[in-house]
Order: sequence, then structure tokens, then C-alpha cells
Amino acid sequence: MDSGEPLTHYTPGDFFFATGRHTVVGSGARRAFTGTDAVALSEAVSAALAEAPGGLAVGVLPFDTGSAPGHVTLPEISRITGPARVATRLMIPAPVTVRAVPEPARHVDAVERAVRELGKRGMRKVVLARALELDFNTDVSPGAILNNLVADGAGGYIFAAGLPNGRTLTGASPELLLSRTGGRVVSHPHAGSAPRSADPVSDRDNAERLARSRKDQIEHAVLTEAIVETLRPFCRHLDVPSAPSLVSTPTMWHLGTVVTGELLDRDITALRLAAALHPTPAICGSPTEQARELVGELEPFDRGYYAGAVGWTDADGDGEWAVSIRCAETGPRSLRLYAGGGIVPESDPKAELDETSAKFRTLLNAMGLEL
Ligand SMILES: C=C(O[C@@H]1C=C(C(=O)O)C=C[C@H]1O)C(=O)O
Repeated sequence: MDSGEPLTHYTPGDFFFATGRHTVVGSGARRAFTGTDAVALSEAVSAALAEAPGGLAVGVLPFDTGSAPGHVTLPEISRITGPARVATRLMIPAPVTVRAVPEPARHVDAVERAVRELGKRGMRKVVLARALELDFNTDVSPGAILNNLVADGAGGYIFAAGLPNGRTLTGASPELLLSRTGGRVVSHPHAGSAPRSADPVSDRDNAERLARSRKDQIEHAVLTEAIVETLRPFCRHLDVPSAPSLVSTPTMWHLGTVVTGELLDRDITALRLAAALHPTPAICGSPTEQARELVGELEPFDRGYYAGAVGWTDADGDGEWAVSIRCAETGPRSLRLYAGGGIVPESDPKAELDETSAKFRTLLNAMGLEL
């Protein structure tokens, strides 16, 4: 570990991944792996890391490898340092136009349709997202967004990753898809949401209502069951709490369950496990294939690397992969923000719209925007 401030060296295209414990940074690419089969990608990365003792692989998996490839690199320079800290917030220019895709009323329609389709198709859950497209007079620096996410104490996993399309995915995800440390694996699935409130009484009310909500408990159970089912064959022992706990970010309350396990085979890397788990019902639905299809029918945009995974794996197979949510894709003079929510047969369409608005706040706050 070195104590240098990791954010001062960040340049767009770099990989940046900061948790409360450490920060992983990578720049340049000694080798790059791009592929539509996440398991094959993880195997190619393992083979490359086996020849690079002490090396690190970093990257992203898209939501759907049918529309964008997974992209993992062995950086030319990589460092693991202490937690990221910043001294001041940075100014981010205001957008000249903001466009909701779809329009909020159309998102409500899509949720209504999703509820009907879940019933007709005998499905348990689908996650529907919407986007905000922002245009600027100048480029927006992903480094400034990272800086402000750190300044806001956005928490969880604050990340930036260069994408194969030349853009950058930047965000602060609360959700751990998978970490591996030696033989120990941890997943912290999140599902079930309520907004934070500046008023402590309403804030507590929101949390208590969420903890009691049958609809959110169902939504959460679908997710935890899927994580446990996928991890079970890889583990000799899994520890699964019988009920979820309340977890919070500065903008949201969630239900979360910490699933821990002991690996049967130490050759299975963090990236291989992340590839097995993704896409979970936190961001896709259940059953997975039907949910992915319904997402394609109901969302008027391509998710790209939103609702994918972002993280790192080292030569021992250890690593951390977060679910790539609460994020934005930055491009020349433009930025696209994403937010989604799990729909179950009990969902209220207007409440689902409000939930996505609350989830946008992580990035909007970092940009100093009051939209
Ligand atoms: C899909 C998103 O968040 C996911 C959906 C949640 C929900 O539906 O309650 C909660 C946390 C995340 O797993 C998002 O933030 O875009």
C-alpha cells in the first residue's frame, strides 16, 4: 500500500475503483481482452495473469454481451493504495439540454406493461431502467465527477472505467456483486429501495416502511435466491442470513443481504464468479432470459455498460466486482445517466418512477445539479 492520493493521477481512460478500505487504479493496457462470452473472457484473463505474477486485471462487463463486449485489461501501471480522499469539490459545467429517455410518463406506461407481462408470462421480476441524456458546451471530466462522488461520501464502490467505445463509465455503486479473498467469497445483493430524506423523522419512516414492505421483501428474496443458487456449486459452505438488513447511501435506503461462502476450488477467480452471477435479478429479473427479453422490449435504449459489472482480479484470483449502477457514461460534450428499479407483480408504476428519480440523485448531486 502507498499513501499517495489516488485521484490526483487519474486521467480519462484509466481504471479507478475506490472502496472504504482501498483504491485500485490502473492506466494503460499491456494486454486487452474483449469478448462476448464472459466465462471465456475470465479464462483468457486468468491465463494472462498466470504469466504475470503480482499483476492485476481490471475492467467491465456489459449488461448484455449481445450488444456490447466485456472488456478487461492488464494495465501498464497499476497500484493499490489507501482510501481515496479529496480536499475540495470541483465545478462541473451545467448542461445545455437535458432529455429524459423515455419521457417520465412513458416510463410509467412501461412499468404498467411490465406488471401485466409478468402475470401473462409467469415471471417473478423484471428491472426497468430509464436514462437522462445531458448535452454540454464542453466536455465533462469523469475525474471531476469521481472527485465529487468521493467528496459526497457516496460510499460503496466509486468507479471509473474506460470503455471499448472510447467513453467512460463513472459512478458510485452500493452493490457488491462478488469479492474473493483467498477462499472466502462475499456477495452483497441489494433490492428493495426507498429515498433518503433530509428530515430525520421522514428518513426513519422511509427506512421502517421499506423494512416492513411485503413487495420489497419479495423483490429481495428473488435476488438472494438467485445469488445463493449460483454460488452454491462453487462453495463448500454458504452463510445466508434469514432476512435482509437495511443498508443506506447518502441518497437511498435498500434491503441488502451479505452472503458469504468458502470456495471449493481456489482456481475459480473473482472474475469467473462474477461472470457466473451476472446478470442477477438486481438488474435483470427472474427468470433471467425472459427478463432480459422483456427489458429489450420495454426500454427504448441500449444499456451498454450500465447494469453490468466493474472491478478487478489479481494473479491469485482475488478481486472485487461491483454491479455497475448509479453511474453515467460520459462522451464528447455529453453524458447519459441511468437508473432502474425492480418490478414485481405488486409494483405501483408511479412509485417506480419516483424510485428511479431518487436513484439519479447520486450522480446529479456529484454534478451539482438540482434537476
Ligand atoms: C437497478 C438499479 O438498482 C438496483 C435495483 C434496486 C431495486 O429495485 O430496489 C436496488 C438496488 C439495485 O440492485 C439502479 O440503481 O439503477
